[in-house]
Amino acid sequence: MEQRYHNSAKEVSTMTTAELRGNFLVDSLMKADEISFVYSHYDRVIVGSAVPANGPISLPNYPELRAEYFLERRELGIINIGGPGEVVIDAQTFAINKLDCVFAGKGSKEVTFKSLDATNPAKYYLLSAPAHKEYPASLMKKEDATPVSIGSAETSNARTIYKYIHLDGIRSSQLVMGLTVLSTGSVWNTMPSHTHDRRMEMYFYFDVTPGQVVLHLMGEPQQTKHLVMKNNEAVISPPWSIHSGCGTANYSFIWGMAGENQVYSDMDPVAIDELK
Ligand SMILES: O=C[C@H](O)[C@@H](O)CC(=O)C(=O)O
Ligand SMILES: [Zn+2]
Repeated sequence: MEQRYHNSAKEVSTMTTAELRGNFLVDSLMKADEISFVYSHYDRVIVGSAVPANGPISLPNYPELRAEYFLERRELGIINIGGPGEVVIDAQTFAINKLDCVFAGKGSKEVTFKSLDATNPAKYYLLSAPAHKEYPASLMKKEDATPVSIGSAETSNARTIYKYIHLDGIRSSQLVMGLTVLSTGSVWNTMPSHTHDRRMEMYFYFDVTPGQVVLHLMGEPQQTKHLVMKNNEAVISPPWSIHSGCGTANYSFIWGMAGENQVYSDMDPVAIDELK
């Protein structure tokens, strides 16, 4: 499993484009018939994907974990961005359509990913964090993820936030996970920006129209950098970093966090005109 170590805010402030991308961009996801992961040392969050096109894929174990099995001391959030599928966690089968979420808690020994239609395979985005407590496996449909509309067309940031794994949804030890869908004509996410030094965050951009990109902003609020991101790419956001983006057209993204607390609203906002 590829490892990504920490970088200090000072180090990041002088990084070249290639250095920023090498440390923070994850562009290896959503390959057909593959499961793959990148291990970030920010809060030891692991990001990955599984695309079972021509047959089921099971969650492997990795030597980097020094565990009996992947979820011996971890939990896993799963969101499907592709065709209809099934996730089997030990003896339980969950039918999971596009933008539904399944959670596999600490202690889940076998997790298998399936597609119902090889011509339109399920595409599973995976996010895992260390866990201290066993929470039951469960499914949340997109419709039950309490959609909240925020932003406005006037500021090009009208969007809908769906929360799946959080204090008032699927319970977990550490993971907080959901997704945001930008309305047609809206391009800005997470503006005003914020930080939450208590938690790292991972953003995964999807449903980006071919030929379009998202300029993702990161760094300390007065020392920002950008990465140009394509469809199905993820970016690691250190706890001290903002995470905002502006697309050349509308798009969606999955956000996920782990760290000191699970309070979604625990953010330190940055006034727009104080960004540098
Ligand atoms: O800490 C929370 C996250 O950054 C996101 O949920 C923000 C987001 O989806 C948005 O404003 O569009
Ligand atoms: Zn955030």
